[in-house]
Amino acid sequence: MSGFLTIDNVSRLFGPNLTTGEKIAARLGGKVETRSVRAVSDVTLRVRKGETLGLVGESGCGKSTLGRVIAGILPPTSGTVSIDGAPVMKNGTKVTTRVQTVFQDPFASLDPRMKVGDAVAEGPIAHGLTAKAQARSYVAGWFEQVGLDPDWVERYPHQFSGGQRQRIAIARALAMQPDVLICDEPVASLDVSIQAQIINLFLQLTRDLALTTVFISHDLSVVQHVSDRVAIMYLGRIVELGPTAEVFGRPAHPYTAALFGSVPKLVLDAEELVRFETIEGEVPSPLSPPSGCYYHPRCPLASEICGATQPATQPVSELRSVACHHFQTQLGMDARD
Ligand SMILES: Nc1ncnc2c1ncn2[C@@H]1O[C@H](COP(=O)(O)OP(=O)(O)OP(=O)(O)O)[C@@H](O)[C@H]1O
Repeated sequence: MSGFLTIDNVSRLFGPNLTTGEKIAARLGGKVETRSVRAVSDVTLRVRKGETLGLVGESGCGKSTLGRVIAGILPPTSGTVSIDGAPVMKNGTKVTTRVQTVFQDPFASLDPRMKVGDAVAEGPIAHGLTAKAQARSYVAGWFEQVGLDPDWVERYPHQFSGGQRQRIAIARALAMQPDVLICDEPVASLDVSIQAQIINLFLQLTRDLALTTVFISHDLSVVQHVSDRVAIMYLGRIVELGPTAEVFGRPAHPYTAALFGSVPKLVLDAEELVRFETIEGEVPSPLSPPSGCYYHPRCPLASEICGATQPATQPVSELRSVACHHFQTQLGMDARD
């Protein structure tokens, strides 16, 4: 499939990265820790123009790191990200304004001493998207677009509620006239009643402005609501990718099924059923991921090959793929039963 946003073999390592407890243990053991965290591992994705791709997975699986690499905030250790054929970064530096981000905490990104209109105008002025003299009306236009009173450009961050501040953060991203928007948990810090408003705003804006969006969230219902396709991450790898309704309706990867908390039923023979309702065990440390399929120590379907060989990503259909040795077997299971 051709892509407007192209993520090719992207990996991102951090290291050596240890918790305080691990550092003490390493010191007591007389060892110097040299392992790296492989936060994102060989991720390849194609996102079509105007498409919203949801990115889900348990905490620490690499969603934010991948989002920051796509946004050009963090250089990949290897691989490339490009928009319509043009790279997002060159020599570790972001070289485009075509991708912008909206993060979880809108307050953290606003200077409390600065009028919000001035904060939003900074980027567009610096990149020649508006002249300084017209900046106020330029920003006011974006405020209107996100449902804020245009006169509020004169106000300071403390004068706004959480939902309004998130609208300002969205206006700031849009004022850069991006083609691609990376949204990292954009509603996680908001009250539930406000979340729905902001999600509907996203849906309206992505449609009206034909934005290509990567939407990162741990909230599966939010992802299901906003995404055309969904990518499931586990320990830095994409284990399943496909149209949202298909993946939610009939997960192909055992991890996806476990994550969704569905109760898939695998008929092994007429007598025997295997059910898995919750995800067994802890996510392994990315400092020492398991051999073979990273999910095999927790997987109810794991067999010898799973511990020995990393499964290749295989196409299920044009828009759908899965990385699981047991994929053929699972075609027989029905997640709705
Ligand atoms: N700056 C960093 N330095 C070292 N390790 C990091 C850094 N950022 C992330 N990591 C590690 O990379 C892995 C992936 O983290 P990341 O924040 O991308 O996951 P996530 O899926 O977004 O998690 P969450 O949902 O909790 O935000 C984790 O093991 C994390 O500890």
